Amino acid sequence: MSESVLKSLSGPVVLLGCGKMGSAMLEGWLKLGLPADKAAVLDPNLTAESASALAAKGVLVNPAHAVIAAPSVLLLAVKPQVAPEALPAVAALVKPGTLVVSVMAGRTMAFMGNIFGADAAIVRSIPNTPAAIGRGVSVAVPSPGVTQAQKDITAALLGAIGIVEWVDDEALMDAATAVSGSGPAYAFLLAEVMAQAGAAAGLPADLSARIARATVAGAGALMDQSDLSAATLRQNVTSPGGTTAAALAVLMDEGRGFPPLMVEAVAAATRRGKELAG
Ligand SMILES: NC(=O)C1=CN([C@@H]2O[C@H](COP(=O)(O)OP(=O)(O)OC[C@H]3O[C@@H](n4cnc5c(N)ncnc54)[C@H](O)[C@@H]3O)[C@@H](O)[C@H]2O)C=CC1
Ligand SMILES: O=C(O)[C@@H]1CCC=N1
Repeated sequence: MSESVLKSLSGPVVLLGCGKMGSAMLEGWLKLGLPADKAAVLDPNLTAESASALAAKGVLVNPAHAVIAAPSVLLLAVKPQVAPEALPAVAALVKPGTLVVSVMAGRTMAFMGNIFGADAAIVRSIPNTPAAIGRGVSVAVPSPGVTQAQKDITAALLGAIGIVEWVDDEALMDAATAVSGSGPAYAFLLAEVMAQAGAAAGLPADLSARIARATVAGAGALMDQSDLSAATLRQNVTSPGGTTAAALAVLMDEGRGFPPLMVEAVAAATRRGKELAG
């Protein structure tokens, strides 16, 4: 279904901003069967190397706007901070029937509606970087003008890089961004601080970094393949009176452990999302 949706688009998919997130998505779309000549990238800062690699695949690189008139999709993957100048510059590309999909943190439907028109079909979404290996998580909310066919197109584009969760309430997006959008950083930080703690406990630093990284990756893979809850998987590691219980007494401390710390961290990210709304 996703494959046929991407193959049968009437106009191009125009990607505004081909950085970490945009390039991961583009790769996923091409893999899933979006014809390369139906993909166009607008990014003034592409290196000559990445521009020629994209062109070699058949992707349109910084084409004149006349070449990409009436796109099926305009996907916004620039930083929220550059949106006030970058989005108006492409507003004329949005025609009746063009779906605008944003992956920008913070930027609201109202902000985009001011630029593309109050009736524009807009999906506000937030993916995450495991998209680069097809294991992304995206949360998405449609504007009232989005048709079922456009929801299917969005599901195909975001589904090409992982799983998609739809929500009806845009107010949930900043908290979703704080959990799944930013969340991979929390898991990577866990590997970093475990490595540092192992070194502090006497392990050679390189050995500690290797086993910490592999442990976080292995735990994620186990959670992925298991039907058990995260809590049960944790309990399965924890022998009564054993080493894990000693560590978890610190990490799960209700005053200074992970639970209150993560509530504080997610609240900070959620607040920052609201600030970026502009
Ligand atoms: N990196 C992440 O983990 C996630 C990022 N996002 C969102 O994705 C968006 C992009 O983030 P990244 O890919 O991390 O940033 P990035 O800095 O890697 O990519 C941004 C791209 O936009 C390009 N750009 C700058 N000005 C432009 C303009 N006027 N027109 C066209 N392109 C322009 C830059 O050259 C760059 O390639 C942001 O809005 C961010 O909130 C969303 C979820 C996760
Ligand atoms: O840090 C950020 O603002 C972006 C959005 C979610 C992940 N990276």
